[in-house]
This record gives sequence, C-alpha cells and structure tokens, in this order.
Amino acid sequence: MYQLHLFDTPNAMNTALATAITANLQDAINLRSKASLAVSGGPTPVELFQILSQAQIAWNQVYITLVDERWVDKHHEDSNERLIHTHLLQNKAKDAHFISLKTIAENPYDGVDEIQTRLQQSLPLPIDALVLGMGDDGHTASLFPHAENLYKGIDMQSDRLVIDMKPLTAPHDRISLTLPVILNSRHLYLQLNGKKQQQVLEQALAGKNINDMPIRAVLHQQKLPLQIYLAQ
Ligand SMILES: O=C1O[C@H](COP(=O)(O)O)[C@@H](O)[C@H](O)[C@H]1O
Repeated sequence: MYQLHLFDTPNAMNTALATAITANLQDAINLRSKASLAVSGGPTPVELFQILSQAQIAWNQVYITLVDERWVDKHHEDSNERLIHTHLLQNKAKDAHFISLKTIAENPYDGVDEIQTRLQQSLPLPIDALVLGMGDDGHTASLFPHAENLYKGIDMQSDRLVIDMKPLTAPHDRISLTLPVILNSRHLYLQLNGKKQQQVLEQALAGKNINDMPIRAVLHQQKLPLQIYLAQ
C-alpha cells in the first residue's frame, strides 16, 4: 500500500517532505508531549536534514534515531551518526535528543542487545515519523538482499527492535531496525532521488521476492500507507 508524490526537483521534494514530517512531529508533541523520528543515512537525505533542522518546533521534545547504522567509528566518513550530527542536529534542531545505534562493542552482533535495551528505554514507540531510503540493490534500512540475518529482520512476529546485519552487497557490518518496528510507525516515508532510484522502484514494484529486494516488504504490505517522495 503506497502513495506516490512526484516532484520536479530534489529541493521541491525535500521541502514537501520536511513539511510533512514537521507536521507529524508537532501533532505528536501536541498529543503526547514528545515525538520520535527515525531517519536513514547515505547521501540522499542530506538536504532534507538541512531543511528540517530549521523547523520551528520544540526540538527538545523530539527523540531522533537512525533506521540503520554502519559499524564504523562515529567520526568515520561512512558513519550515519556523523551525517546526522553534521546536517540534522544543527540550527533549531540542535536541542533534539539523539539515540545512537552504535556501541563500543567490536561488532554489531556483540552490540545489538545493548542497542535494543537503549531503544526500549529511550525512544518513544511507535515511532511518529520514519523515513526510509533505498539502495540500488533494493535494500532498505540495513535489510539487505540474501543476507544471512534477513529472515530475522523481516519476521513480523518478532519483538526485536534491531538486528545485526552482514550485507553481501555493501561495505561494513550494520545494525538495522526490523520490519515490525518500521511498519508499526505512525507515518512512513520513502525518499527517492533521480532516474536510477525510480528504475529500482519500478523493478521492486514489478516483483514479489523479498529476498531479492527487501524494499518489497515495505512496498507490498497492507499495514500502513507508505508515502513515496520521488524527485524525478
Ligand atoms: O547504506 C545505506 O544506504 C541506503 C540508501 O542510501 P542512498 O543515499 O544511496 O539513497 C540508506 O537508506 C541507508 O540508511 C544507508 O545506511
């Protein structure tokens, strides 16, 4: 179940998506006095983060985490946490609470239980707004095609919030939110940019095999409407 929102430019898409997310966070603050936001890494969301960081909301009542993290040092150029600190936790959003998906453990397998506890204790659930991205291989969050742990990440009966992941198609071991957490969020977005990602989306929509393209688990579900924001 999805709705497709098409835009002529990345700036138009990011402005509209930031407006929608800000409204979700404001509604949550009005209703529950706190709000939660989970965002993706990679280069695609940078402009969205910069626009969002200027939003006029009570950021000190907002809890931000990532949908996935690469198991690298926080200062590494591939760290999603570094990206958030550089582009989102700035300006008006500098007072938001950030919940990291990284520990000092040597690998995500050894760190995953600590992160599960941290999220259970600190992150308002269900997540009010969750923004997914998509890789050219059809991964979303860090749910990667044909990875050994993929079945654990997409098990809708599981009470795990996070799993450790060893991608076969990308560098770095990872931590990822699981499909039940993603599909239990209150508002779910997929942010896509350009012709290549549009082609991958069409390929994903045309088939059913989740192992080949895990994004299909989000596109073909009936639990909540996925809002796809695509800049052509
Ligand atoms: O590795 C990752 O890649 C995906 C896609 O990112 P993109 O910027 O190439 O669209 C991202 O959603 C995920 O959070 C990130 O860790």
